[in-house]
Amino acid sequence: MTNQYDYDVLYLGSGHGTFDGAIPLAQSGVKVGVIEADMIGGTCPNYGCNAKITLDAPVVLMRAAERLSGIVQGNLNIDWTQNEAHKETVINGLPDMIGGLLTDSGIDVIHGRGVFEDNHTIVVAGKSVTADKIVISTGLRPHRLDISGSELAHDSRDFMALKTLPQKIAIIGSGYISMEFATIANAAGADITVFMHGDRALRQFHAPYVDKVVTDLKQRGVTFISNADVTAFEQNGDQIQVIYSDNQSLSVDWVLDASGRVPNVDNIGLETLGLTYTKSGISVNDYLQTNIDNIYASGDVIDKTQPKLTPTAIFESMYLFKQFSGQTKASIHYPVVPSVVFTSPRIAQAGMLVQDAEKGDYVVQQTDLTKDWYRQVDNETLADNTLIFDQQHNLVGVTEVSEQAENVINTLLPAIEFKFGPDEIGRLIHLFPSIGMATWGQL
Ligand SMILES: Cc1cc2nc3c(=O)[nH]c(=O)nc-3n(C[C@H](O)[C@H](O)[C@H](O)COP(=O)(O)OP(=O)(O)OC[C@H]3O[C@@H](n4cnc5c(N)ncnc54)[C@H](O)[C@@H]3O)c2cc1C
Ligand SMILES: NC(=O)c1ccc[n+]([C@@H]2O[C@H](COP(=O)([O-])OP(=O)(O)OC[C@H]3O[C@@H](n4cnc5c(N)ncnc54)[C@H](O)[C@@H]3O)[C@@H](O)[C@H]2O)c1
Repeated sequence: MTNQYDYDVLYLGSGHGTFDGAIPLAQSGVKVGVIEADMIGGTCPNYGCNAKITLDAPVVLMRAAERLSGIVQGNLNIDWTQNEAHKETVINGLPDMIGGLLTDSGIDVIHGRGVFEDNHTIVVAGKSVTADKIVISTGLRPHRLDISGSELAHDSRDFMALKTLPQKIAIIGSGYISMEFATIANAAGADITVFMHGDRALRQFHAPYVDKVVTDLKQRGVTFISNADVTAFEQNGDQIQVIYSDNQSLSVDWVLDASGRVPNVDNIGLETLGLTYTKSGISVNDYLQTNIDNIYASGDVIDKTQPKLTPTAIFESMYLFKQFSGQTKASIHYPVVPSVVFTSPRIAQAGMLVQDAEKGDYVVQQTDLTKDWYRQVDNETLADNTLIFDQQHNLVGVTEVSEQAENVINTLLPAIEFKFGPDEIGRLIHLFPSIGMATWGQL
């Protein structure tokens, strides 16, 4: 590259959209800098996936014990304070660990909020830092409802830092964060009310499976209010009044605003550069290049059709590593990107969606998995999947609701991505007994 600049490649943000690719890029001899305003590693390790799944672990255990009740005896309870403390033990070392991987690879980590001065310069902590290429990987931040009293509501990061669990919680929105946190907080004993913007939760997922999860949560005491137009939050002593739809109100101890996440594109100098973005994020071409030739984007901040998830961000940062280190000149070619919502049971999917398959020439195979002997081992009572095959009987899509849905989708991914036919399927031997064998047997 060039000696004209401080760095060959400078990343704005240090999440998965950056570090998975920045580390091998630096190891290949490229001079790399990373600017981070908050915690090294970004959302996923610190206040996203890793934190959430740690808080969820006791819920999975409780559900398993519940299904085997009578065999496993005694009532289990979640001690929230211990659960939160355990989460801290598991994740607190991650920023140092990731920071160590960056610096050990020769990367300069610069702390502070970066703002573009020109297309080769970012100002951070009062200093100008220059680079040949810059990658914007600033991720998303919580959307905040623009209503009176919005400052009384909290976000997912606040929820995962709670030392004691409030008794009565209102959750606004019914997407990923709402449904996962409603599951966890309900299992830990809180009284949850979900205010739905419309009449459907988890619109990205197969509606009949979402209905099963919502029905189950209702039976466990979660209240869902559909078509709720939340208009204000008001402090009333130590309670908060949620005002919604024609002046109805609900008094709660704590409010989680889970009304979505928006791209971090504001006040970082993009307008000065004339860099193009929409309300969904930064516009890029098939090389993840913005309309300014030497500036790229990676991760959640991109305006894209692929799900804004950690594995997508990792794939993009690895693609940029290969492009910048000269290993590829090709455009990005995304594989099948699976997704899962960690409710209990989970809902997971990959490839073609059922509603699209029903409009085309596909074979849609629905299975009540509770009849499968392997699922009866731990008394699964809520387990279904739908496999979608093309006319050559190649698997093109799958969705499942069950306690093991994420493992089923992981098992089936190679068959979808690499278009396995009967020969390839017959060549693979899975461990027995295991979910891999039970799943493969469905093909
Ligand atoms: C509660 C929650 C749970 C989640 N669970 C899952 C899950 O189970 N599975 C999954 O796949 N995905 C999950 N996600 C999504 C996942 O966290 C993101 O897809 C992933 O973190 C995206 O990585 P990124 O690098 O694009 O963005 P981020 O990880 O958000 O990193 C962006 C970084 O940029 C920094 N930054 C922003 N602006 C500036 C600036 N001007 N200067 C310097 N630094 C800046 C930020 O501080 C941040 O550290 C979850 C998200 C949340 C919020
Ligand atoms: N398991 C996972 O992979 C996982 C878990 C959590 C978060 N995430 C990531 O984080 C992102 C954000 O999650 P999220 O749950 O905040 O967003 P989301 O887009 O999944 O859900 C937002 C919810 O807010 C509602 N809403 C929108 N505007 C509203 C308004 N004005 N008033 C009331 N409700 C409103 C929507 O109808 C929707 O139900 C996800 O898209 C995903 O990329 C992933």
